[in-house]
Amino acid sequence: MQTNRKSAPSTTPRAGGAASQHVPKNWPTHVPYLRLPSYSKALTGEAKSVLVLAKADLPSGEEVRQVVAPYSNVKITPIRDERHPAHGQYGLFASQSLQPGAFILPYLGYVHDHTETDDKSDYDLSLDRDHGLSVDASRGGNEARFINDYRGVSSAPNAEFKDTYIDLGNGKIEKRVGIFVLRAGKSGKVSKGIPKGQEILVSYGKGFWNERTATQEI
Ligand SMILES: C[S@@+](CC[C@H](N)C(=O)[O-])C[C@H]1O[C@@H](n2cnc3c(N)ncnc32)[C@H](O)[C@@H]1O
Repeated sequence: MQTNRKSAPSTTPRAGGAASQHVPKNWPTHVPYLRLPSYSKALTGEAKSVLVLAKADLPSGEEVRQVVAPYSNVKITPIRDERHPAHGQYGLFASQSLQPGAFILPYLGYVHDHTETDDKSDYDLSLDRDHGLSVDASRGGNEARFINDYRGVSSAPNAEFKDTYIDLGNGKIEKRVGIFVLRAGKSGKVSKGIPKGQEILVSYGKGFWNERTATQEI
């Protein structure tokens, strides 16, 4: 993880994309499933204004996305292969073929600033560096919280974290961290995308693993 970076089903997708009140298969019962980010009450109005914008203020080159949760393009799957370093945990797998560059899903969790950073969280991801904002999915999130790091699993990641803008309706959009299929590998070679059934793997960044090694050595 880049730490520095039920009621009646409704058929109408809403801002955060609630097509139904279903939770995805294998969702843990002790973790709330989120369809929208959960904002800290301690966040300032300025911080919120960085994240929720008028559609007219969409940065150039960006597109506005519609989302519907739960996400039918991914599957939370128990890792049963003993050679996998996250054996006994879960991972997120493609439930359909995903094209190079495709948006997969947003990363949802508790949106907070540096004053509320939980240094022990394995699910905290930078959302806006300039304003010190992060999103922590340890106590609530969506399918994206199950994405593992590629190290020890594959030779390279097949997906990446990038900013994205979600349509909230009423002329508003929201900046979130999105997970996208990599377009090209480090060598510049164009990616083949992610075939159905393959694990979605990102790079958490060296900082994540260095911090964990340092903690274990104390
Ligand atoms: C964001 S969670 C990923 C989902 C996690 N596997 C689960 O079931 O909740 C991050 C944690 O997953 C595990 N993990 C992810 N990628 C790993 C890897 N390549 N090697 C070892 N552990 C990994 C580590 O325990 C890490 O702290």
